[in-house]
Amino acid sequence: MERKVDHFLGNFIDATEYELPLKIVELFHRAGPNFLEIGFGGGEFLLQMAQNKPEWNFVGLELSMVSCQKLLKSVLRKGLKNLRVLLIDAQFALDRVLPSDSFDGVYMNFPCPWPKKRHSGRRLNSREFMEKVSRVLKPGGFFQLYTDSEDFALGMVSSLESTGLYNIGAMEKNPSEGVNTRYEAKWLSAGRQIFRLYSTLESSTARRDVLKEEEMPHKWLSGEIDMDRLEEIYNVPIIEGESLVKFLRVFKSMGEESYLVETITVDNDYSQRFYINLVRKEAGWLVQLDSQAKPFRTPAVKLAVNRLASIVQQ
Ligand SMILES: C[S@@+](CC[C@H](N)C(=O)[O-])C[C@H]1O[C@@H](n2cnc3c(N)ncnc32)[C@H](O)[C@@H]1O
Repeated sequence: MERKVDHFLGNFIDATEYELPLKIVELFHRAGPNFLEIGFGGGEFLLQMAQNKPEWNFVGLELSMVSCQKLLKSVLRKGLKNLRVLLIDAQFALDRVLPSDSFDGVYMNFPCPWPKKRHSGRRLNSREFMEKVSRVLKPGGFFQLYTDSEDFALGMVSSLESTGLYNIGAMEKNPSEGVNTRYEAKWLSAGRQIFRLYSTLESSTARRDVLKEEEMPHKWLSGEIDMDRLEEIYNVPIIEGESLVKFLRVFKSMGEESYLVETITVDNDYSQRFYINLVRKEAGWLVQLDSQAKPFRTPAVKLAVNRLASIVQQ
């Protein structure tokens, strides 16, 4: 996916290139304050903010590739240096990718309310979600929500309350100041009510620093390897804590100087499919992530590389 946006690399953050969580210096090469928008859609709000506040830094998270490309084009056209974009699921980004204690404010404008019960897992207003937001906020930092759905806003209030981490402001109905996004315009012209919720983070959560910064996952093996040992464990799940690994199959190069092992990993509920490369290097073998389909370097990915190395080592 990152290939298609390569030419915007200056503002696009390819999180697979880094150890997770990212460091603030990898997001911005200068001091903050730093702000985050979740689900920027057309990007109107971020563009406006980045232009009006050139001394502030902004990051946008979006699931949609088309939205990312559109915003990146505008960023490039306007020559903005203070706005960076991540094509990612906000749930994963907040949990594992973004640095802790880094943002002065997090904005969420008109998130999809997903009112149906069967879609409730996609709703970004659960207690768990707001705990993840608290990890990236600096103490005293704010979370601001604009929505046209009163149910969504009320759900957010009860989630914020149940975390015990936020000072929750009163819910404002039809606030005088808007955010000027496409969805705000859509709901205003449909005569819908708008709700604004502003809360500040009181204290930090135990979820902070969940990921230690570790080495790049690769292993050096001296001597020969035995790839037949993998046969017994194809498709057998290897579980360690919240990480799951499955090795699916092996592709062998001519001359048997390198192998590619197709692998699936799951961290909690975040799954990735990629290849681990084993390549002969002088008197041994290097086991490393293949550079084509690059996964995020999560604990399960590191477990996969380490486990594969120990299985094939003779
Ligand atoms: C209703 S639109 C609102 C867009 C924009 N904020 C506005 O006010 O016009 C919601 C946006 O959130 C994005 N989105 C939904 N779930 C997301 C997630 N888990 N992570 C990142 N973006 C998400 C969607 O792709 C969509 O662009």
